Amino acid sequence: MTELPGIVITGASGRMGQMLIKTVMASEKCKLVGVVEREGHDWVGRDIGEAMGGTAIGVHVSDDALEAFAKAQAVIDFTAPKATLAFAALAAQARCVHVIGTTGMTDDDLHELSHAAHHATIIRAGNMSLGVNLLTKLTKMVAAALDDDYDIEVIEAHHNRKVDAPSGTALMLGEAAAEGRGVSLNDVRDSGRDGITGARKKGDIGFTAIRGGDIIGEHDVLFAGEGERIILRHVASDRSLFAKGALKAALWGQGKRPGEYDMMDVLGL
Ligand SMILES: NC(=O)C1=CN([C@@H]2O[C@H](COP(=O)(O)OP(=O)(O)OC[C@H]3O[C@@H](n4cnc5c(N)ncnc54)[C@H](OP(=O)(O)O)[C@@H]3O)[C@@H](O)[C@H]2O)C=CC1
Ligand SMILES: O=C(O)C1=N[C@H](C(=O)O)C[C@H](O)C1
Repeated sequence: MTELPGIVITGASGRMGQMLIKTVMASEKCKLVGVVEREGHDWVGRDIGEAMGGTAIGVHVSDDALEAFAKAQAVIDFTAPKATLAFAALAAQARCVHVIGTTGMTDDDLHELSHAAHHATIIRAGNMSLGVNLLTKLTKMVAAALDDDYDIEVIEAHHNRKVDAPSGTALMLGEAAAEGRGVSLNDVRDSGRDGITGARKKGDIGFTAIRGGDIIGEHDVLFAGEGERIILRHVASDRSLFAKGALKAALWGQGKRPGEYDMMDVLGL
């Protein structure tokens, strides 16, 4: 019988960390072989099942990421940019697939990540759901079909604990709109209007970030023209959506050559 791929989850106590652990434990296609938290976290050393308020499952929280990665075929990582860069180097060393859901990475961070991808299979996306990846394709199509008489605005809403803005998803959608228009997002991006901003610049792609309560993740792409508006919308109502997508990516990545991939590759879109 072939061994099931072993998965490690980083940021074990986080909102996504816990959702990923539950998703991996419920899957018949892989097994949970490790969970990682940062040094000094009070979950380190505890059984993860008990730490999450359930029964023991025989997997203990470790603060030694390399040791955990060495036993795994894939690492699923939804943490923070600094942590993800450190994990990328360790995943490359351990030769395991690195699935990255972390958002808020700068251009310099992404450049550093591309070095790790010389030796490792990295699958990264600002949103791991099928729906958002489809919406990204649609956004590109609509932007390509319309000229800049249609103003493009990306509006996103998330819970009050989110630390980055615009969201990774909003940036994916903005990139897709810019690509559809044949421009670079960096040249037309307009985030954070405040005060006397002057009239809207034709061709800009605007971003608005709403933060409040327990909103899981909502994204609209608005194409506003004279006499009509087209709105493409995705609403996430359960975080398991992202975890299932990430697990699909981890399994898809098995045996793939080192390099950078995204969810479009995984989903064949
Ligand atoms: N791509 C996608 O589909 C999705 C992406 N995300 C992204 O995933 C990330 C995590 O989101 P969420 O779970 O809500 O956030 P949480 O704050 O709930 O969890 C983050 C986890 O990462 C750990 N962490 C943070 N910094 C470090 C570090 N330097 N070293 C080690 N561990 C660290 C935290 O540990 P500690 O508590 O000790 O700080 C915590 O366990 C965000 O970037 C979010 O945008 C979220 C949902 C979907
Ligand atoms: O932080 C979150 O919660 C989410 N982050 C991702 C993003 O930045 O787009 C994906 C999802 O919307 C939830």
